[in-house]
Amino acid sequence: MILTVTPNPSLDRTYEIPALERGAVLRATADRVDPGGKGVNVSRAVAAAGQRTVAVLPLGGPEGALLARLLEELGIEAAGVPVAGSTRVNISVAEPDGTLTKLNASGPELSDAEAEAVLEAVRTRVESADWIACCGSLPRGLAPEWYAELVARAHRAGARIALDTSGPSLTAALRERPDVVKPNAEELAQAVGRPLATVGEAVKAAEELRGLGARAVLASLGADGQLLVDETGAYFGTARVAAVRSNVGAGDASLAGFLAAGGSGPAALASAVAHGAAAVQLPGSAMPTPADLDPSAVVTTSDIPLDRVLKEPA
Ligand SMILES: O=P(O)(O)OC[C@@]1(O)O[C@H](CO)[C@@H](O)[C@@H]1O
Repeated sequence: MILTVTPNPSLDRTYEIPALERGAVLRATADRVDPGGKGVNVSRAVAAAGQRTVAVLPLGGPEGALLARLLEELGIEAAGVPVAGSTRVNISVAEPDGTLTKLNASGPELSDAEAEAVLEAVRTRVESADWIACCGSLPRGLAPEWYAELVARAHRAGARIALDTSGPSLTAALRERPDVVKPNAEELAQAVGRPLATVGEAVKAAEELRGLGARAVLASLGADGQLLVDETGAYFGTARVAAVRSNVGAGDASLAGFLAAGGSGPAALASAVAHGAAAVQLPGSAMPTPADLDPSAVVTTSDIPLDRVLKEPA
């Protein structure tokens, strides 16, 4: 079972508009709502891959109730922790040329008791979890060390941890030796405090995160591919993508693919790349099903193109 923890989940509303114009009243041509937050998306993708998952998340207000209902409709088991504040709503504005503007709310402030209740919801399920995926930003009220505490407690209980966060909460958690961390290029650059222009520089940065405590680093480099750096070496994966529709949640789909395929080694990297490539070709934050995957479009290699200049430097 893959347990996900999303301390700041969201309802993701996507509006499609002909063109974004500041200061105007814009009419949407279509809109949709998806259950969101990075760990929630990992659970959606793991469930779509046919594996068991439980999503631990604080839920509050009418938005929290709707999020719980949407997860139930998808058949995803949610361990909701009731909180006083309302679950946030994040807005995406999608234009026909593929440009996507995202507005993320800060979400409710959690009290100490609520933050502890989330940790307790994890503790009671840790034994049946093959992996615990801890994902996304921390809501107000949680100290940057909250993920570090979660990693430490889960390790004491014998679980393996995948962590997808950034900034001070990533830095603090590295000390507790998470089994895999999943930064994107920007987060990787931020973590090492310098820009990344080539694949080789990204490999160096990932090695540095290993030096700081991460056992493995799965880094998504956007259109440039994905990197896995672990104790056996470095691997690089790319996939052919016909047309990008929405990259919201693509990193979450990748992490789900990685964990669903065992969570280590080049075969898991190939699964991560296949899931990420499928996700960017789907609308909004839709998660790929096995029918959407095209493993034949994926190439992985340990012969890393170190000098390749990143299309999206970070
Ligand atoms: O504000 P955070 O926690 O960093 O990110 C939240 C979020 O942007 O991440 C997901 C996509 O990865 C969305 O479902 C959600 O809206």
